[in-house]
Amino acid sequence: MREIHVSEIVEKVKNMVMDTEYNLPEDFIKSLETAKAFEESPVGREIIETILENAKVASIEKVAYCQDTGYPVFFVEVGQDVHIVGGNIKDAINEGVRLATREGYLRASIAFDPVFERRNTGDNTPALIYFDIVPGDRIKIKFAAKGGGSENQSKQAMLKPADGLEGIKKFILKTIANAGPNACPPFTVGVGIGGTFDYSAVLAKKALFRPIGDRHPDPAIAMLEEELLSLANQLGVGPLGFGGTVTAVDVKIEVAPVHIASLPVAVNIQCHANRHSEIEI
Ligand SMILES: O=C(O)C[C@H](O)C(=O)O
Repeated sequence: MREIHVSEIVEKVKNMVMDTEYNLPEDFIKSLETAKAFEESPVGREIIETILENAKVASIEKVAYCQDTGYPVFFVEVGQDVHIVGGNIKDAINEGVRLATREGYLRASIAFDPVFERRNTGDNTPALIYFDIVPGDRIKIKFAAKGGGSENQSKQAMLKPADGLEGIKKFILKTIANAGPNACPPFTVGVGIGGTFDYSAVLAKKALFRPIGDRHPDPAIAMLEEELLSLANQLGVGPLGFGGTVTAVDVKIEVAPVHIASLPVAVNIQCHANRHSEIEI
């Protein structure tokens, strides 16, 4: 058993949240630099340059890249040989988020009661945390600051198995097209196919953590990712929806076994504030 004190988790989560809010991931920055060369619209190229400039300023000045500091979403893998001491891991992660929000001057973006008061919790807690138990004595923490605007344009559909591959493609492309300017493109598109109603959406969100340009290990899924990326970029939405050839920088697909009567498909749209990171303790 390896002991990990909650104070270490609090400190590391706090730093991770602030860093992620200030710095877009390197692979995403590179993909935008590459995209600039592919963008045929002069306005589109200018927007990509402005996005890159914004990323640079946020990083140098240590300020949030976007006013929407996002929903704090965590995927946490806990090694079965880890013994957490001094408290519980869920409270520790939330404490890290709370401290990062205050120390990092992050906008409070989470409302406690979704239906009636919509009272702002004031510190971006509670975070949404998915736990997994894995072999080993480490804790891996993945964090995303998931913006509300692009989350609002995400969709899930319970397709019929008879809809098949064509139905899947149609639904994904329609979701990207409808998201259009409202979800702040260039997008990264996470897709979950299979599982249950809820699990397909979790897979779609998980897919967004994969590096830009990385392909699914199954060659058929990898080909589908490439085909959908190319089709998405023929929709004409373009950077920030002003028209152009760069609507998305990548499409990531995750799949899971499925009930014989079902075909769940979820599309999680990620805006250009593509903030996520990963640490290991
Ligand atoms: O919450 C916000 O600031 C706005 C939102 O992310 C948006 O895309 O409009």
